Amino acid sequence: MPLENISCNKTAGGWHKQYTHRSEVLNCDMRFAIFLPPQTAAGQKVPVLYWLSGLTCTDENFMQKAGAQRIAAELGVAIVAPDTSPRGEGVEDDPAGSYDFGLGAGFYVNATEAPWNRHYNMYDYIVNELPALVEAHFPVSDQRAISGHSMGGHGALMIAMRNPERFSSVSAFSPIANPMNCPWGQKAFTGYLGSNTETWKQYDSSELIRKAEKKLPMLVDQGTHDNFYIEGQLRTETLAAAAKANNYPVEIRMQDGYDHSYYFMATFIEDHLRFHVEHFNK
Ligand SMILES: N[C@@H](CCC(=O)N[C@@H](CSC=O)C(=O)NCC(=O)O)C(=O)O
Repeated sequence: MPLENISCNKTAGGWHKQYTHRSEVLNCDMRFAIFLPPQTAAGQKVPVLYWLSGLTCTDENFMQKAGAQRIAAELGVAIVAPDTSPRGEGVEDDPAGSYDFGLGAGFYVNATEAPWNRHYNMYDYIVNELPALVEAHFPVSDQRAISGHSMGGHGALMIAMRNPERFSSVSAFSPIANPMNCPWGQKAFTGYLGSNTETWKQYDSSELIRKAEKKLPMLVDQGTHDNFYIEGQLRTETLAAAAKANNYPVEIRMQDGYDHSYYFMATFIEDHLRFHVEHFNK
């Protein structure tokens, strides 16, 4: 499948690049960003961290704000940041124009409800189509880790737990940890999946962690002054209790005074990268 390069910037000794391509599963053109560390210049194949962003984001938020490139360059890790929904002409958006449904809010599910099921198949895109594309076109190994923020933290945890053979570790910042039981998740799941809540469970990390058999190394950072956490959108405690019930060894770090922003993530992204590197090659 052809890729079109649309930007290239040298940074931290490596390269930040953006590409567009036709997505078969999303039925539209998509853009993603990749950071290639300096080790790839000498032909070395490096492991990849897939980063899933949150509501309203594109491939750019993480790459421009998290400050991950310097440490990824030191560690020899590529980072891939996809968009957060299908986009473009003919792709439906929420008629009400809200920020938490439709464009920029794909919730990493495969929609079953019309009209969303024409394009909103972000689960298949992240699990299958994007890694196949990345591994065919870039000097990367088949070692993968996954991380994300908020809606993307939900996506990372859920996708890793459903595909433990594809990832060596998973981490998240401020994940929507129990989407079935929060306003953001209920709105998205009703719209994309319909009203039968049984079908929602396959996309809910607190449900999945309670039943998981293969247990991946998992790290979660949550700020105590995060307005969305305080309002009940994230439900970190539900994830913690479900993990405990299944002896799932997740490390959940409550970070005093931090909020939901990229200032928080920029503070701890180094820990996450080092955590993932520890688990590659095991
Ligand atoms: N009302 C806000 C909500 C959008 C927002 O806060 N988005 C977060 C992710 S929230 C959960 O998925 C985000 O990452 N924003 C981008 C950024 O660069 O900070 C709004 O519409 O702005």
